Amino acid sequence: LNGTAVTSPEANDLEYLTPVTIGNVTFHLDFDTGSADLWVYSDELPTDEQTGHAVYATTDSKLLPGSSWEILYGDGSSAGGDVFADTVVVGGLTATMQAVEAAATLSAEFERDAHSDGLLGLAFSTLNMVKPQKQSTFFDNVKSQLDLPVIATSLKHGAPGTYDFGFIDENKYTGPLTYVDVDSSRGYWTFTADAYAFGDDQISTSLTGIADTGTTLILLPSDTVSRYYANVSGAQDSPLHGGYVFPCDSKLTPFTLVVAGNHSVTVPGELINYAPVGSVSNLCFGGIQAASGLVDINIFGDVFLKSQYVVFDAGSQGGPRLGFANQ
Ligand SMILES: O=C(NNC1=NCCC1)c1ccc(Br)cc1
Repeated sequence: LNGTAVTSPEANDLEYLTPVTIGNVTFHLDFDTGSADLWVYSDELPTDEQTGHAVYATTDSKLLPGSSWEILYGDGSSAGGDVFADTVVVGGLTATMQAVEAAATLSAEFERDAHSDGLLGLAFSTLNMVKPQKQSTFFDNVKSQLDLPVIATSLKHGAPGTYDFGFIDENKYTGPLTYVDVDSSRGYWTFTADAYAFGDDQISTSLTGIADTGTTLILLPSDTVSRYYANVSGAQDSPLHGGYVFPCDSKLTPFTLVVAGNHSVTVPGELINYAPVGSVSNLCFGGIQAASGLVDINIFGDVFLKSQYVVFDAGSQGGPRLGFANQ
């Protein structure tokens, strides 16, 4: 049995939300290949923080005694609470004894997010933050039902896309799928590009990073980022806006990763114009920004992933790998 779930972008493609049914309640969760916990808003939160969200009724649920969780994300946001076992359905696929982490506390970033009802982690289960015993991700729990141990993402700019579980949909991409090995030792979908290019300017330095659906932008080392925006007239690193901004009518340089020897994975310049900074200025915020101090690796987030049909392959032919094809 395989499954497909439709995922829909919030404003400015800030995040993509996917319906998940837990028990008999449907939550809209942020699927995150950069973490490995499934957590939801719950009745253990202060009432005002529950407002406007689907809420997990812990009083009707099966507690995992003595278990708790606490997670810190790369953007500094955090959440924590206790743990239950429940039936979780995504795209027609069912995990009967899924660890559902009920949020009892949320950081301000989540309190500000009016739409997401929680996260569903799709990184490797070694990253799960439940104590005293790590729990398995939804993907690990349904893997044995799937034809292939794969998740394939089709995230789009300003339009609904899909998460395919267990199969690769040839109708969703053009040209070949190019695969690159993944190093899962830190629990992320980490891969290395042999080189990269800004437009025609090839830079033969390797770039290692993670494929992360839970991060909005592409986050690179600060000197690399300043080198990119040197090509964009009128671009400046603005403390006021928290990163590089430029005139919205700028023609942005494409960003290309060279993987598997000689295959180019290109993000068109248009996708690197992330969003206007406000309603009056004609300044736009860049889709490539510097990684913060908290993060010691490059992050290929949604701005990157939107240009590709991406196969997160947990080992259909040996080790974990990522497949990229144009969409
Ligand atoms: O937290 C991470 N990705 N997911 C999410 N971000 C914000 C909410 C969800 C993340 C993971 C690894 C590294 Br390295 C940096 C960041």
